[in-house]
Amino acid sequence: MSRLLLDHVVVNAVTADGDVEILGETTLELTEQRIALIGPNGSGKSTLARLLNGLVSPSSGRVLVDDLDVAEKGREVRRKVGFVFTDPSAQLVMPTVLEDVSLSLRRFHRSRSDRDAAARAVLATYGLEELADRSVHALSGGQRQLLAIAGVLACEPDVLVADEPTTLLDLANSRMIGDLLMSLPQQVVVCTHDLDLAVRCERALVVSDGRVVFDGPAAEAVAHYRASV
Ligand SMILES: Nc1ncnc2c1ncn2[C@@H]1O[C@H](COP(=O)(O)OP(=O)(O)OP(=O)(O)O)[C@@H](O)[C@H]1O
Repeated sequence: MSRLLLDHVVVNAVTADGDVEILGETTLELTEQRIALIGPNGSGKSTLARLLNGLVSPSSGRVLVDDLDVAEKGREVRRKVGFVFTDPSAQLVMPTVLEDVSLSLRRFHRSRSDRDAAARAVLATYGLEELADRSVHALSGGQRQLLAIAGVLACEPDVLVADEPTTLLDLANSRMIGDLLMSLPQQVVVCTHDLDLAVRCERALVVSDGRVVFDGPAAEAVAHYRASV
């Protein structure tokens, strides 16, 4: 597994009211395979997750992924750490399913036919091969989220960070995406309000008001969070 390190990280945001601290000083080492970030809306979970691949920069402190400083080696880090957004529309940019995965693979294959062949193999891995020529706009929510995850995994990251990947999905699709995340060989960090998903992780961090207020085995963290509401 990768070693994800937050070393005395603080995140401030500039607002109309001046600088606001959205993540208080946090030092953490994440090495488990499945890690959940849970807590109330606006507590700072996405901010913490986004630090891990440079989508958010620390105002002070350092974020290291396998000893690579995200501030200095952002490109390398982003190859190691894939990021999945809550709303797959944020990352599905090509007209068809095949073209979308093929686009993700452009740095691995120069020729279009090689890329398309590799993209078909990726689609087959995730049971999406029959949708290859379908418009990305004509997919169900579950299929769209699965495709967004497949597009990120196609680039073979070591770590997958997923920000509320099941929030827009019904029960069956939440379960399908949850089962996928829990079965991946990669390290997975997932922000979620889905406590059934969180409890399946090895470790969970409860974030509240810009602080990690509990960090431990997922079942204990979920119990801590439930008790706090
Ligand atoms: N760029 C920014 N500028 C100002 N405030 C921000 C910025 N980014 C985040 N915030 C604020 O920081 C706080 C934490 O936001 P964050 O998105 O990390 O929370 P979250 O725990 O992921 O919430 P949710 O569960 O609702 O997605 C919120 O109050 C949010 O409004």
